[in-house]
Amino acid sequence: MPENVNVKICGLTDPADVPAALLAGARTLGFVFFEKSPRHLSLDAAAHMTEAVPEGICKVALTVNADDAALDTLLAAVPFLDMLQLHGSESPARVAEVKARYGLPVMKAVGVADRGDLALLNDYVTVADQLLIDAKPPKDAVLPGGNGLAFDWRLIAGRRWPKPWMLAGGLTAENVGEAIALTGARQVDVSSGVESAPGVKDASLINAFCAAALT
Ligand SMILES: O=C(O)c1ccccc1NCC(=O)[C@H](O)[C@H](O)COP(=O)(O)O
Repeated sequence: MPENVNVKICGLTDPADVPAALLAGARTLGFVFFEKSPRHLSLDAAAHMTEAVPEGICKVALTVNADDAALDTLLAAVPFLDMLQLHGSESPARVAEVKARYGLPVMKAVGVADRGDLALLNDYVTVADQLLIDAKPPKDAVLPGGNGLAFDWRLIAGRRWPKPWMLAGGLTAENVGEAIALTGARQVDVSSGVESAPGVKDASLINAFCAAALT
């Protein structure tokens, strides 16, 4: 029983999503700062939602190709964050720069569609603190993540990296058990799979997802 699987619920938009995720057993919470996303949070809302989260829960800010000015503003307005998730086309050098400038751990998202994409993970493994292995978005997608699409998990079955990594992309209560069994993931990330509509988290779906991932 993989009691030690870490579940991340990403894209929380309502203050009630925080206790819903924590009561269900999630230990990592993701907050999206990308204006084109239905999960985009204002800085005020994010400060309010993160300030009372208990110690030991990891609060992650998701950004997409954010420059220093945007990150300066974000981190000044929302001082309770524990990790930055870079979900754009940030280079390994940019990942290293962000880590050094802000002193926060960085999780780099890498989109995977085929075996060739796995090489990209090696480019980030030395500079990022964690990897987020996500489905590659379709070419015409507005969002670089959070599209509810899965990739072929067999591509990473048996693969290991010398940094913690998290599996993402199209996970649901129905498929997360199989995804964990096939890939050996100890961390899973979900957004669309626990929503009743884009940007609207559903407590019963969060419960079902965590129950499936944690049993
Ligand atoms: O969720 C968004 O709107 C989003 C926008 C821009 C970049 C990334 C975004 N989401 C990433 C995630 O929520 C997850 O880390 C991951 O992609 C899984 O999403 P899903 O397939 O919806 O479970």
